[in-house]
Amino acid sequence: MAPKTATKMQKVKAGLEEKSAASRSSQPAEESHYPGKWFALCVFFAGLSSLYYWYTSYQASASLSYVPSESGTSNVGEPPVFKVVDIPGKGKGILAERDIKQGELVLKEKPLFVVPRDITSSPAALIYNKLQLMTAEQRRAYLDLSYVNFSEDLDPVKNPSEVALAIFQTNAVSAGENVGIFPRMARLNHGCSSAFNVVYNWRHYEQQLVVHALKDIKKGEELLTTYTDTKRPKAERRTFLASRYGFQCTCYVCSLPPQLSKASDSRLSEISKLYGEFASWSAQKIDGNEAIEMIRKIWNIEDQEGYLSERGSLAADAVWIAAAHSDSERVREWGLLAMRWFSNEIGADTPQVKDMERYVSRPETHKAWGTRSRLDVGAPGRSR
Ligand SMILES: C[S@@+](CC[C@H](N)C(=O)[O-])C[C@H]1O[C@@H](n2cnc3c(N)ncnc32)[C@H](O)[C@@H]1O
Repeated sequence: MAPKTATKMQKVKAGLEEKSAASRSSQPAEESHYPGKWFALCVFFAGLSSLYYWYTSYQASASLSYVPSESGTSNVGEPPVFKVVDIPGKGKGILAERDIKQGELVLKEKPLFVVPRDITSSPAALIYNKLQLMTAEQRRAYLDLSYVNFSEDLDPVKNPSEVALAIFQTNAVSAGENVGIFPRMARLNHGCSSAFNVVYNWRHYEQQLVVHALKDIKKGEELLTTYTDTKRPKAERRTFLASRYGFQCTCYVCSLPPQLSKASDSRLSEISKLYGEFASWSAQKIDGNEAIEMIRKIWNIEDQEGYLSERGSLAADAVWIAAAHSDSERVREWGLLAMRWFSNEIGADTPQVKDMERYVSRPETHKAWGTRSRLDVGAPGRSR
């Protein structure tokens, strides 16, 4: 479903052979989705009979649903944050059980299993091995997940290995160097651009996934994440979602009337274009002021669009530029903004927030400090 993506600035930083202190949030891009080519190479694994047995016994005991996946509780004693329900036209989905505040932690989940992203051997064999190691309840949780793109010519009951692969392909998400299955978050459906309201992020240091509310969510609203880079135009997004995830997206943004939809598309392509131009700061084709101005423009267009993801990273990029030009005041201002948005999207207890805190109090500790000529760069503009 959704992995990490390198923004232009990351590439900029990579180009400078420096590692950014500001790692990305979980904003997805399909390149890092579980690679479809694995499936093309997939070899049917040995021991089909035992998986067949698991699958048929699961079918026979379907009433034994995986209880922990049905509701979410933030802290012991608090009301549940969400519930899993059937949603017409979408299979299952997740609804808020109470009002959720922007930046609130909605879910923490350890993977049922992970497999390396770049494996060269058959993923089918790996999945088979993982399933073998699971408890009956874990297997049920896995086999209960939805799947798409399953050949109509195949009977799922007679082809459990195909089912297991289709489940993996439909539900696996990025977990650092790996891709993994998280049965609770796997119930999150997709929304584009301003329609998604939660984001997930793999925490390497905790070896688990966290899901945060990107905006305030009302009780009864559906929690939606995004499966792809939704800064692409509507037609492109919908083609991708239909072929990869087997559905026609009818989210709020995809359902806008033609004129508003066109306006949304042009905002999104302007954002992508600005990200591209902004990257030329690394090659010194634009100066720090121009680069910061692009960040401010991106920010403002995102405000108009209602696109609130990746803002911690964007502000952290501005911190980088301000530090490179030795502008301590702007490091502080952008740093505070980065702290706020990293906290919303990935949590206040993350290394990214701690790094920003340090730059705010001691700008000269930034690794880019003084690497460009001294310049007063722009301050953050209007912000939400
Ligand atoms: C990771 S699963 C999400 C949970 C799934 N709905 C379920 O029942 O378990 C991905 C699948 O959910 C469905 N889905 C996700 N977002 C959707 C949307 N916006 N509209 C319709 N179907 C959607 C598609 O079938 C997709 O392949």
